[in-house]
Amino acid sequence: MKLLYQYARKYKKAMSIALALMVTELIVELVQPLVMAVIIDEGVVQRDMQTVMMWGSVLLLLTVVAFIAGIVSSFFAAEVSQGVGYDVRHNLFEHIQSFSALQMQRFSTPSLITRMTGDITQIQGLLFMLMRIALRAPLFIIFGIVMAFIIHVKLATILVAIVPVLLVIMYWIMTKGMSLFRTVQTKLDEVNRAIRENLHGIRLVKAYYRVRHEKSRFFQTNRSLMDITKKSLSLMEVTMPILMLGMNGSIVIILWFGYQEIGQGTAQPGEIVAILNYATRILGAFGVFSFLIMNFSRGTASASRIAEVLQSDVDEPIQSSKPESKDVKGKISFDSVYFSYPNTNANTLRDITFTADPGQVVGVLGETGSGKSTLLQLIPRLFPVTSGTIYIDQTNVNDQQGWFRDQIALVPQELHIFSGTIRENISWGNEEATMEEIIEAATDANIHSFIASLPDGYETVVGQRGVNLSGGQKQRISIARALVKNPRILLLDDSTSALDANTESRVLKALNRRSCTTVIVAQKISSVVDADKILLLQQGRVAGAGSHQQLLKNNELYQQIYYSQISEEVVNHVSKPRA
Ligand SMILES: Nc1ncnc2c1ncn2[C@@H]1O[C@H](COP(=O)(O)OP(=O)(O)OP(=O)(O)O)[C@@H](O)[C@H]1O
Repeated sequence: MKLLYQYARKYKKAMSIALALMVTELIVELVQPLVMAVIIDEGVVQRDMQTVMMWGSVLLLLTVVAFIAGIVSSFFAAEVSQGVGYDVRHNLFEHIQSFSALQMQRFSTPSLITRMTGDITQIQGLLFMLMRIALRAPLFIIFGIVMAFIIHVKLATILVAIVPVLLVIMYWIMTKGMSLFRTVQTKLDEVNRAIRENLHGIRLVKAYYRVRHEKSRFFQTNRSLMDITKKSLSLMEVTMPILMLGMNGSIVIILWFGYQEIGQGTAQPGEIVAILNYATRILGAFGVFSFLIMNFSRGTASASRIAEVLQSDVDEPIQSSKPESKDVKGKISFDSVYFSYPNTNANTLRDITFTADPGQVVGVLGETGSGKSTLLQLIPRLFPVTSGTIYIDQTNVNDQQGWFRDQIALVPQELHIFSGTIRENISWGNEEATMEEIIEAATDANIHSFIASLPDGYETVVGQRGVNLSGGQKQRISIARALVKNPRILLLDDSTSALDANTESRVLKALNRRSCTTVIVAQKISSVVDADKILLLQQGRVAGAGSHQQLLKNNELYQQIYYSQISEEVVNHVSKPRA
């Protein structure tokens, strides 16, 4: 609720108009039964047509006033709720951009998507409802009772007796509903995750003939969402019959007492009609409560899920203007770096110390899971180190401002191709790049001739996630995207794994000419054989460092890897049928 208040404050004027008009509607609604009583008692009963006509016109006028007030109030309420939704979505998006990789891991992607879409829609609905009916219903109950007392104290007392009972029931339903609807939103996250994973891996699902398995996995998640939603809705459904029972009971009692009062001459028929009118409308207001509770529970659950994201710490606040770039030379130094992922006990990286001088090429080799990608991701501080220090030139990366990433280009293992043209995909790395620079980067990444051979060349549209590109083409476009940035530090995470030996060697040679500091994570020794330095990782530790020749001479582990890869290549070569 605090979140809603914070955001709605900006729309104070529109909110005040919406609320003032809502109060106008309320006043009209409260006065209407009173006017009806006058028409009946002084007009119909007394057979005074003039009074009927006069008060009838007043009633009509009041109805028109309420109608117009209702429309205009809805207009302003919509302006506030849509405006708040827009602002919250905007701020959430901006906040998430400042998240570290660790925070992204904490809130899963599907959950963030649900919070930015479904949850925001919920709070928009809640806000609209708060301005239109949430206040009106309780206010009508309070003032309706006051008006009933003004008309007839004894009959109004009967009406009042039932209200506390109904309020207690409402409170119980509300607290129960809150926790149920919170669970509904969590289940919705799970359904989103299941859909996302399935759609991402749809080719794999089909290739493995796992459609049935996936169907049953989705069925279970979907089913549990349905079950919990049904449970929360059924809680709401019991509300209405309880209300009807209570209020209709009180109406019968009012009628019975009203009949006696008329007999004794202490009440007029119009007064009984007015009291019944208030009773029915109060019943209506309670009826709205069940709808309010449902939306309130959902809305507040959504608001707290949004607040959870907005209140979480950001890794680096986004600067409003691009910070001035410093000239980075490109020296990278690791000084006794330890790193562990959250919720894991063991260190993924242990006591890593090495230096890459500006312009040097450093290869990182090691068995799968030895920590190569992790090491690479620590350089642009995607994850903060657990202990030790990483320096870029002489500055600790923890003290670097956002601009230092401007000088680093990372090609991650999991490639990302945006929907758009090939030119847009490459120039994403540097919006100011000229066409010549784009072509130069594509040439160095050994993808220019392929692009040029396409009918639309650089304007060829690539499908979502690059579906119409091969793995090797995606890798080379990603390398071109990194090169167009003209970085001082280039980080390649297994980025040439899908290339054949000749293409890979051409790409690596072109990278060498660029004279930026390059760290290449690779599986094959052939990818890093010309590197100035090779780091050999084993279970998160440096098990050897030096040039290819030095390691081949002195390092047993390196020799084992080298000879196993050489023999694999020989076997592959020998077993290849001659053309
Ligand atoms: N986001 C993460 N959260 C928790 N643990 C992780 C995460 N990413 C990697 N790990 C763990 O850290 C260890 C090192 O992973 P990393 O990806 O750095 O290895 P790698 O040497 O690059 O492997 P590969 O050659 O298979 O890509 C692995 O045991 C992995 O399970």
